[in-house]
Amino acid sequence: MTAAILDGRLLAEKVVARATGDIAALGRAPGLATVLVGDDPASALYVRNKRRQCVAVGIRDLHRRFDADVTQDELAEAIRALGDDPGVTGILLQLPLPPHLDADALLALIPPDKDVDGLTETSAGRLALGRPGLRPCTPLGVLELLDAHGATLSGAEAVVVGRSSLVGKPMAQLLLGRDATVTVCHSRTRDLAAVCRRADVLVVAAGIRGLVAADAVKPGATVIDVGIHRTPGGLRGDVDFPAVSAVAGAITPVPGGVGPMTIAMLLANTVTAARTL
Ligand SMILES: Nc1nc2c(c(=O)[nH]1)N[C@@H](CN(C=O)c1ccc(C(=O)N[C@@H](CCC(=O)O)C(=O)O)cc1)CN2
Ligand SMILES: [Mg+2]
Repeated sequence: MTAAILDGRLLAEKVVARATGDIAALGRAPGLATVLVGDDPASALYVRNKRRQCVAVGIRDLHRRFDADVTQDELAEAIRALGDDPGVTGILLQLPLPPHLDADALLALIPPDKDVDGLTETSAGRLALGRPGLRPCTPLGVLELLDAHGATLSGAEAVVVGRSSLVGKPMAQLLLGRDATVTVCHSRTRDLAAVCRRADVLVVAAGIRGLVAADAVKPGATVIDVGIHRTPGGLRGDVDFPAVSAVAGAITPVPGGVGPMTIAMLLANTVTAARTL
């Protein structure tokens, strides 16, 4: 079998086109505050792409950048001010932060209705309880990819590898919300390959390059690779793409799979937040 490729760049274009229409219908421009601390090159690249795409769809770019040695208090004050500013309809704190900063405490200062990254405790609680709210962009993008492919989620065996607050946990909750039977694996999971082989839908967000090999994939399964690793040979994921694409029914590439969807869903969330404010 040769897997179908789930093209995140193509689908992201469609999501962005939808967001552009939604903003025109809104009649006023949403304002997104991206908050970047320090000069990690990957974070700087992602924030640059977010800002560029926001401007392209008619979202006002309200970027704030801080030096890597900014204090917790200074950053907290800035986030509070953005929260109070009626012209700011969305706030995003780019992660990871330098180690001296407490990301959870800073995220907690973002008003839930401006939480376009879906990472505050309130947004996580709303998701866990199945209530309406803003959802984290990467898992939301994965769901969009699965839906566009026509994957059946109700009753499906879904396995999520990774339990981060950014991807693994919200991904499991979203799949549960779609009536999948969800298993979450992590570093202490015994016989990871055996658990993964049960999956009709396998989402890998472990942050370990090439973790999932062909022997961990059921023939015909849909495999979503959230990992991004910079190697001398280019970007790679958590999945051994050449081997797994010979077994899976469908697979996301790295790059060009989940990554572009993360930014597209940020635009969609920014529209949703602006509508409710
Ligand atoms: N506050 C947040 N921080 C982080 C998030 C997030 O959603 N919110 N996710 C990641 C980084 N991220 C967005 O912030 C992100 C990662 C990758 C891509 C992407 O388009 N990847 C491309 C490859 C681009 C490259 O690295 O050269 C691809 O996969 O095709 C977009 C956004 C962690 N932090
Ligand atoms: Mg994880």
